[in-house]
Amino acid sequence: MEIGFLGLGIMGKAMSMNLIKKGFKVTVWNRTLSRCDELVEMGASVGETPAAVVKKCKITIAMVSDPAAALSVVFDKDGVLEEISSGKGYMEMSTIDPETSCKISEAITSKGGSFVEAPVSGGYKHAETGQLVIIAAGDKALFDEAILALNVMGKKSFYLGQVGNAARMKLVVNLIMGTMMTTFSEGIGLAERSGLNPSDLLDILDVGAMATPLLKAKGPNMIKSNFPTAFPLKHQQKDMRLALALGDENAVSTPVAAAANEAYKKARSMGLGNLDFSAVLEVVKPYKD
Ligand SMILES: NC(=O)C1=CN([C@@H]2O[C@H](COP(=O)(O)OP(=O)(O)OC[C@H]3O[C@@H](n4cnc5c(N)ncnc54)[C@H](OP(=O)(O)O)[C@@H]3O)[C@@H](O)[C@H]2O)C=CC1
Ligand SMILES: O=CCCC(=O)O
Repeated sequence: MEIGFLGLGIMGKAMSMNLIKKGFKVTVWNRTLSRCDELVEMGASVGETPAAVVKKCKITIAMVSDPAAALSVVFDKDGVLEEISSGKGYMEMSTIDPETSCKISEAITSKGGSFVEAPVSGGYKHAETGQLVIIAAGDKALFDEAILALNVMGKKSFYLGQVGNAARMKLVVNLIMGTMMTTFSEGIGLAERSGLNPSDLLDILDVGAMATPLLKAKGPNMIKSNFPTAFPLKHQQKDMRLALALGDENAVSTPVAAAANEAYKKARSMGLGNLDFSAVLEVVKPYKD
């Protein structure tokens, strides 16, 4: 089956490379077209526009930065809507809000296409090795049709029913992750400031009830003030913003997440948005006198 892939950022590049390695025929598009070159060397074809990709492929996946990008790829000139039709499927894997996902779903289905939202947990290393956690909702027949590709990209796929459910679940997951990262940062800062070795803190956490792959992966770099970008901080702040809006709509009090969001906003204002989201440490940790 030929798969279309729109968006070759950190995640899209790793996911589409993995599909190619596992034998899928893949046609790619990226707004900055030169980013397709590496994929072409691996055997991908290029579509000049999102519409051209959809015309060629039975199923097209999008993995772009945020709601504005997701809408642009679908609704703008030469976008997905120009070629989507009966028998074709569209899978939105970007992390976006449920309203945007529903808007895209309605537009796709009004032209006869089928739609699944399928945001993911896990970073580019999980994407490279097919170890993502896929949170899906929408057209069950498309989900089933795409299961071979989903099984290549992820170690487990959850199907949550109607469109919006997966987008909401992903925001809840990232609200928790974003808040955890600010708490880790406060702990690292406090350990340092009070004369402890932060490396000892990581070792102690790692063998106790708070052990987490997140801190195991990020902690050693954090305590050296290294923040190599895996999940850009600007995207984590986008997810906090969208998750807090979900809390507003549902009248759920989220003061801890709201405080964490302030830290990510501050980090963005300090020019840290393109670093890994663990760079929130730079905002949260107390400074030396
Ligand atoms: N990085 C991670 O660990 C994870 C990220 N995610 C989510 O996956 C999505 C992609 O993340 P990631 O790959 O890290 O992001 P990147 O910032 O690395 O890539 C963003 C991609 O979106 C494209 N893009 C941005 N704006 C537009 C636009 N207006 N029109 C068309 N394309 C656009 C970029 O194109 P161009 O190259 O031209 O700029 C690029 O391909 C996000 O929603 C993120 O929240 C989910 C799980 C993990
Ligand atoms: O949305 C990003 C998730 C990043 C991760 O799970 O490591």
